[in-house]
Amino acid sequence: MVGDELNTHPATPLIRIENLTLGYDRHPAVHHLSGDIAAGALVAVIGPNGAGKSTLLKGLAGELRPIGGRILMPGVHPRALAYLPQRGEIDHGFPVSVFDVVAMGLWREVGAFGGLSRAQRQRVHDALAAVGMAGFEARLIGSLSGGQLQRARFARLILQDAPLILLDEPFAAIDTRTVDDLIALILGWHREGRTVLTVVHDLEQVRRHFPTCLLLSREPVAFGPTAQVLTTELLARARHLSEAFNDDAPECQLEGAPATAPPLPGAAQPQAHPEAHGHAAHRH
Ligand SMILES: Nc1ncnc2c1ncn2[C@@H]1O[C@H](COP(=O)(O)OP(=O)(O)OP(=O)(O)O)[C@@H](O)[C@H]1O
Repeated sequence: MVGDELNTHPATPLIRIENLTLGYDRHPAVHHLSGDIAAGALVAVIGPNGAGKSTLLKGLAGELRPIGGRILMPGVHPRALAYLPQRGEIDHGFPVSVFDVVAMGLWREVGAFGGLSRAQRQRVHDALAAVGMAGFEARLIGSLSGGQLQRARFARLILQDAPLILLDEPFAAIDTRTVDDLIALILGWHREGRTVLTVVHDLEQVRRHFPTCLLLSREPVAFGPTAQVLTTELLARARHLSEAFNDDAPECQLEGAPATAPPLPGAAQPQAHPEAHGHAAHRH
């Protein structure tokens, strides 16, 4: 049922976010974020450009240390997390084969210099077949189209076999057929009980496929069942908050007005933390 993934008070959330501020050079990019994400949730992270979606994923992936607050993942070993950053981390000019790039998904079990067993090589072939890329093994990664490259990156995710998967705009600039195939893979991971957070821009895709939604605009605007988050009012609110945010504001001061995420019935809320911030510091 829609919203099941986010229990109001899940006994053991996979991810607990407490009063989180993430940013760069002590300037907050996203703040006031609190909430629980239950194991097995399929969450679309949405919001205007610059809302802090990628920043949140970097924080969850451990690539960005919180400026304030914390992220707790009691049940997640860092190795049990797979993260697909927005921009390719692969140098397209580097003469490396599709097989080798996909096989990197096994590095945790193989080690940096270990050779692959016959069974592991077969798993690489199987992962490529699962993304419709059988036969591409020997191709240089730089020769792939955008859609083929994204399929290869998903094949690598398959091999990582992680219970928690973070995807930053996996459908950006990808052809429709590939998007459909990648969504099918994501839905398969969801059925297998994995927890998936995906930054998505296309709200129609979110409506159709993602039961749960986190609407961000430098702070949480809403978090809950998708139908309750994708409302005209909340989307307009997100736009307004985004336009009003001051990028040059310093780190939050613990004073002033409370955070403002409106309550959604039946879902875990991104709550204002108890010590309210001076929001004025972040707005024009
Ligand atoms: N490496 C960085 N150094 C400094 N500021 C950054 C860095 N990365 C992002 N920012 C800033 O942090 C804010 C949030 O950016 P972020 O990329 O998280 O937003 P987003 O919601 O993912 O945006 P988009 O949808 O456009 O990709 C923006 O003001 C951005 O300019």
